[in-house]
Amino acid sequence: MTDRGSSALRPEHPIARSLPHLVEDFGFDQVGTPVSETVSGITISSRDVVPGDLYVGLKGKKFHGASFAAAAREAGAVAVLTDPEGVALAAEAGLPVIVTPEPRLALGELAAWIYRTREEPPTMFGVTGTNGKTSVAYILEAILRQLGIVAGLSTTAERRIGDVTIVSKLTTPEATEIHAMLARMREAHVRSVILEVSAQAITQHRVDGIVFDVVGFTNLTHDHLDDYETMDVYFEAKRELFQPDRARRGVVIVDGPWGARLVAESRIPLTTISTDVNADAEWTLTIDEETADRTAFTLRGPERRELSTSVPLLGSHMAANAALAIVMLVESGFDLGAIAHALNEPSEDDEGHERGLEEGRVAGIDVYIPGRAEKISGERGPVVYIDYGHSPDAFTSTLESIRRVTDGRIIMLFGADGDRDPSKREEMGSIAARLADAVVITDFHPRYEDPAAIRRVLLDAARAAVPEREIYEVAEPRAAFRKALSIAGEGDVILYAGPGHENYHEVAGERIPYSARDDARNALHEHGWL
Ligand SMILES: CC(=O)N[C@H]1[C@@H](OP(=O)(O)OP(=O)(O)OC[C@H]2O[C@@H](n3ccc(=O)[nH]c3=O)[C@H](O)[C@@H]2O)O[C@H](CO)[C@@H](O)[C@@H]1O[C@H](C)C(=O)N[C@@H](C)C(=O)N[C@H](CCC(=O)O)C(=O)O
Ligand SMILES: Nc1ncnc2c1ncn2[C@@H]1O[C@H](COP(=O)(O)OP(=O)(O)OP(=O)(O)O)[C@@H](O)[C@H]1O
Repeated sequence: MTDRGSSALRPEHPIARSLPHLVEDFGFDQVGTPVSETVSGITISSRDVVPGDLYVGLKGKKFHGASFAAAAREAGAVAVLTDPEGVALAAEAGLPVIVTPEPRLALGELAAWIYRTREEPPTMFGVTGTNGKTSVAYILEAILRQLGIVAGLSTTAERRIGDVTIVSKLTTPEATEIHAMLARMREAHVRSVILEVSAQAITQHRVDGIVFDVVGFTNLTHDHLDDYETMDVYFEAKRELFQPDRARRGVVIVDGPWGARLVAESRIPLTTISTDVNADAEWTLTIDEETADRTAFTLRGPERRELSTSVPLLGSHMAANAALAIVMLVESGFDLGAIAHALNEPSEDDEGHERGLEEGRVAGIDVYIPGRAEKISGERGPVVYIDYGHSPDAFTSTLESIRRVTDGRIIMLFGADGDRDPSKREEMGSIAARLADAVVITDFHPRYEDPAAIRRVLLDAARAAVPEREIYEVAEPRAAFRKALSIAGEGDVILYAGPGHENYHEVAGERIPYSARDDARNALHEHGWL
């Protein structure tokens, strides 16, 4: 079932809470007479108001949210909470106005109070890092399912409770949406929740009001240097999650310098993982086998604990994501042997008992991640992966992984986001030229930027890196995919990096329907390869 009607998951049976008590408990000022004695929800978007809501008018980059108070009233809001600047803007709506100097700072606590999410909270897992958050979240959910536990999931791609799914707008929802979602999850008796946590979410107080049981860190590499001045500032945003007011325990991959720094600067108990067996880490990961569809690995930990398993995903970086998920589960209290047993793999903890596999099921983690190195080609023709990589490190990891599993040529098709960190574009162009055999540069969410200018930076960087490289520029993504297909032969690989699971292309404020996965499948059909 897909909950397409709303853009947020809400409790089906909201609890009415006293509005005067809310004003009193939080020490807010109130202007005007209440139109209702109760409040049953909270939102920061007039477009998402449902009857009974407190509408919070926040000052944004483009608008002051208080100017949408009339629309909020129309939709059934019972009061407006805003800052002193918003009072006059909200006044005309005729709703009581509650005032506090910085409403964003109160959102998490308020939402937790309204939805009562502090009472009997589920086990909360939080995942952060530049790349791999969504993948770790899906892998955690999959292992929990294999352990017989239904988890709630919130990622860049989708938010999910059992078979109820909505498409995500942000990587991490606003605090108002998170607590509404947690309330809905409680109704569904979900006892474990996995939340992908972006740096922006921490900076913008979206995860306020939550204390995670276990947080995980994948890596930190060049991205988001439009939102954060330097890598140090970007790191400091992520570091906040690994402090006692936000999390009880953490698991950190220490392969890069930022992981080691996080270990030094965090103030919660931490467990470390490394892919270097000689590193000073509690858990180490070794890759046993890599194929185009599956990566097998062994994870070794303290007290000679060991687990060998596999993920049906491309690349050693996906094995690292899986290792992080497994150690996070161990840190939350699961026994490694029980995990191994659930994945149908023998382990030392399992006393060597090897269960027979169900017929047709391959042992290992049973996960599907939409649009992360997703192989959409069939038995014939070139291998086609659709990926969500849109940063230099993501390009490197995926291209190096493909190189290890193919003898054919690699054709890399990609573009770069408009209105997002332009400083990473040259590196992306140069990595593509260095690690692929042919490059096709296309448009990818130009937003309000000139798409030709974005392509020019990528092209110049690619040509400068490897002057003899075969490089094409095809602005329109459908035509660009067909260009890539026209130069690919049997056994070659096309990596289409960027669009992942997304079903739109964002141009000048418009979201134009476009699914790279569907279009690529159509193109393969046209060639008779599917
Ligand atoms: C730069 C940024 O973070 N912008 C966020 C910000 O927008 P803004 O300040 O421009 O808000 P605004 O449009 O001026 O509106 C002000 C207020 O009026 C409200 N409003 C506005 C219009 C209306 O009709 N009714 C209404 O109520 C808005 O909900 C908002 O509360 O507040 C909005 C409401 O929450 C967010 O949707 C928006 O995220 C935008 C879409 C965004 O793209 N953010 C990115 C940078 C982001 O957060 N990315 C991270 C990580 C990505 C990753 O992992 O790679 C993420 O977590 O998604
Ligand atoms: N551990 C990793 N190290 C490096 N690159 C990775 C790793 N895991 C995934 N990637 C690359 O990053 C891309 C995005 O992966 P994923 O969606 O899991 O990360 P994310 O952190 O959720 O990204 P975003 O913040 O953009 O939502 C993948 O498609 C792949 O190209």
